[in-house]
Amino acid sequence: MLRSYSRLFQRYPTIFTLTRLPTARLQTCHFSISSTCPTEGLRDFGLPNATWGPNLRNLYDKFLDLTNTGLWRRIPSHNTTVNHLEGIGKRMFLRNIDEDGVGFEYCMFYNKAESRMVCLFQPGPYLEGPPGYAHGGSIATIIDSTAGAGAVYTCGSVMTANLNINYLKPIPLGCTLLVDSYVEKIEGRKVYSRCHIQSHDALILHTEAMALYIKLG
Ligand SMILES: CCCCCCCC(=O)SCCNC(=O)CCNC(=O)[C@H](O)C(C)(C)COP(=O)(O)OP(=O)(O)OC[C@H]1O[C@@H](n2cnc3c(N)ncnc32)[C@H](O)[C@@H]1OP(=O)(O)O
Repeated sequence: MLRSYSRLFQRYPTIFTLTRLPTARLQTCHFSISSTCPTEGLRDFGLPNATWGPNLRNLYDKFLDLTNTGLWRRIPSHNTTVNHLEGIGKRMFLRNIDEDGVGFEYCMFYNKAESRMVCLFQPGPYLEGPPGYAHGGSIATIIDSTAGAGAVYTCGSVMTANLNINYLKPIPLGCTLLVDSYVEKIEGRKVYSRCHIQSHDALILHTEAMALYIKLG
């Protein structure tokens, strides 16, 4: 399995820093993969829209200011990086909802010097688990996506091998959260990351997590 991944990675290095699919699936389902990240004609979802609450907008503006220091950069967020099954459309898991604000509403910023990826996140009503609160699986998803993207930007292509989460306080739908992750250490192919989710004002610690990513290629 790993050898075939490596061959694909050599052939499609750019796309495989973001998306990795098993060879067999690519063949049987007639997926096609571009040799570069095709962003032309795609919408960048990591930009403010009308559904963003004031807290999300304020945090976004603060991080955007930080990009002027050169230490932080905004990470664009397109709805796809591959061409999927014909007629089914192309959607990245977190961006698979047409309406703004109802699902994963988020943007990310990366600090290379600190190997740190921050996600500003506003969970929409489609992520409901307990009434009025975010589903634990959706919380795991945004943690893995944030820490995973941080690992990718720090080390190149990775896959998640282990994710440990402590859910400390429930997350109300519609609130603004700061998902903060960093690569703690790298041992050979193993990339250890930490992540926590706090309220926009840093008064509530909602979630803590540790993740292990394995470098590929
Ligand atoms: C922008 C992009 C954001 C991306 C975020 C989203 C990421 C994802 O969702 S990835 C999808 C979910 N993850 C998966 O499906 C992964 C499934 N698992 C696998 O494919 C493989 O097990 C994989 C690739 C992780 C590791 O396999 P392989 O490359 O053969 O590595 P392997 O030789 O077994 O292990 C390498 C090292 O990691 C260690 N290791 C592997 N898995 C684990 C684990 N679960 N726990 C602890 N250690 C582990 C091994 O012990 C070994 O350590 P050492 O080098 O010290 O001997």
